[in-house]
Amino acid sequence: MQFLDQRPSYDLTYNDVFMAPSRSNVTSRLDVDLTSTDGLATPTPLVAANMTAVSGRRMAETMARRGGLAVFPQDIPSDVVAASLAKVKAASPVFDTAVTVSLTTTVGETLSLIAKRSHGVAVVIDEDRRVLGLVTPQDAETADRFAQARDVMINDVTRVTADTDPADVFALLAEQHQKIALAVDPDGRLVGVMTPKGALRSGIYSPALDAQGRLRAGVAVGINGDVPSKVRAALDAEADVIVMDTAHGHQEKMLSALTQAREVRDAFAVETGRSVLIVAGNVVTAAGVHDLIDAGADILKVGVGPGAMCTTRMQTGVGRPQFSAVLECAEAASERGKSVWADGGVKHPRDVALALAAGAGSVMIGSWFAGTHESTGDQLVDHQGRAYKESFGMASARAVRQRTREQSAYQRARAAMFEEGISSSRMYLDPQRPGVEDLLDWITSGVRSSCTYAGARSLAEFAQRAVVGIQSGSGYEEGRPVSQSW
Ligand SMILES: NC(=O)C1=CN([C@@H]2O[C@H](COP(=O)(O)OP(=O)(O)OC[C@H]3O[C@@H](n4cnc5c(N)ncnc54)[C@H](OP(=O)(O)O)[C@@H]3O)[C@@H](O)[C@H]2O)C=CC1
Ligand SMILES: Nc1nc2c(ncn2[C@@H]2O[C@H](COP(=O)(O)O)[C@@H](O)[C@H]2O)c(=O)[nH]1
Repeated sequence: MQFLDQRPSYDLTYNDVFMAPSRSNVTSRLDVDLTSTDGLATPTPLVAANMTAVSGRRMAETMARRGGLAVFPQDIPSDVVAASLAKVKAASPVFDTAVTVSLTTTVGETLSLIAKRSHGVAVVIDEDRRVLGLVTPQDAETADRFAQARDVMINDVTRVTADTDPADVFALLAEQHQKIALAVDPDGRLVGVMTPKGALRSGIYSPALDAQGRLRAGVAVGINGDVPSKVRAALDAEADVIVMDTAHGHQEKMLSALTQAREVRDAFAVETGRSVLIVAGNVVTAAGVHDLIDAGADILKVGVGPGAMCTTRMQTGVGRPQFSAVLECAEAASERGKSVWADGGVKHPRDVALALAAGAGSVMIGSWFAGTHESTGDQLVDHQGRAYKESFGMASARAVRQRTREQSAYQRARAAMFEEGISSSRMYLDPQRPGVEDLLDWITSGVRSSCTYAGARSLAEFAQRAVVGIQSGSGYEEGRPVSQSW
């Protein structure tokens, strides 16, 4: 990346910078390869953050189907992570996992379950997962909440075999004027579902798959307690990447945890032949990058204080404007043949493009993804009827209480004094983009376009060719669209 003028002596946020277009011979945005340059080579360079309000099984499956990753948070017990990962690995890489109910599930419960996925229906199945019918919100709307699925389900469903090409599913749905197809195995058991949009996306995105063709996901591990056992448990659960996670990554405790994690990982690789990369953070300086690489990190997680749930900067004065943090850390990592994840502070597709221009291998997003169907929380509705989900920071009193649940009351109370995050915030679902895939479409189309403006066919070329200028507050404001006359 080059600066349009001189590299400034002060630090920059995403809002402080813009990209100038360069002469380009990339004639289509679809010619851009978005494969991440972080060593994981996921087809889409986006990671859902290891936050309890963001990443669970639904987020992990959906992100991986569209080429990205999600990381299970450190606060989830190992056995729960193992069970969730097993379900991710068992899920179809092509068809969405269906929301399923039985004949006797109440309409109220069915409607609340439908909101957990973007495809907008619940499939009624028997004990052997054989399809009995479909419930849509439209059919259920006028029914009593205590009526049962069998009272409102429809039987007119489109079935396809699980090996049907998504383009053929699209054509079939158009021909039959249907909104969803159900994939079934040869015994008629439900495998998954596909909407016309899902079929279209399957032609644009490649899934992030492990060596056995299953969806990939990561697991975060904290630096306290029995680190080797926690890392081993994550590896045994088939985590595809381990994220060593703490607020202040450049501290001795992290270096020793990382050294232990690397030893466990290496022994596991010898035993099983499966080699797993380790991400560690968070850091914001070149010195932090070098120390963590020396201790065993393959990828550095960069960002102190840019997160939407974060009170660190106001509480401590510590942190660094994120664009400069990513730029410096990516440069330092690349000297050692390593890469970084830009973590936090992403609110628009442009922020992702700028992080990649600064050299990030992938970009991690938390709060923005919390406001989607696939995040872990239940969908709530405010007094104006707007749908939202609750989000909270991983260093908030709420998260600290959860993380320290096995400690004494005194230790818990003491830990809670150090909160550096918001315990409750509302992340509204965008009515135009309520699912995480809608956000992925928006972000990746923006990034593809950014690459063509820079004349880049890949993210490595983009990080080389991007020309970045510095703008005033009014420069940033000028770029914002207006929804009514002024
Ligand atoms: N990216 C960011 O800006 C931030 C991210 N977070 C996220 O919050 C979660 C919790 O992280 P964390 O608070 O580190 O909790 P952890 O449970 O990972 O524990 C942190 C350990 O580091 C020690 N420590 C020393 N200095 C610090 C410091 N300045 N801040 C925090 N711990 C310190 C703590 O000891 P002791 O408690 O005795 O001091 C504790 O033993 C993680 O998911 C993390 O990524 C949190 C804050 C900032
Ligand atoms: N200082 C804090 N940072 C936090 C907390 N919880 C999470 N985080 C960090 O934010 C990013 C996600 O950023 P976002 O802008 O996309 O929401 C996450 O990965 C963590 O590094 C917190 O309580 N305090």
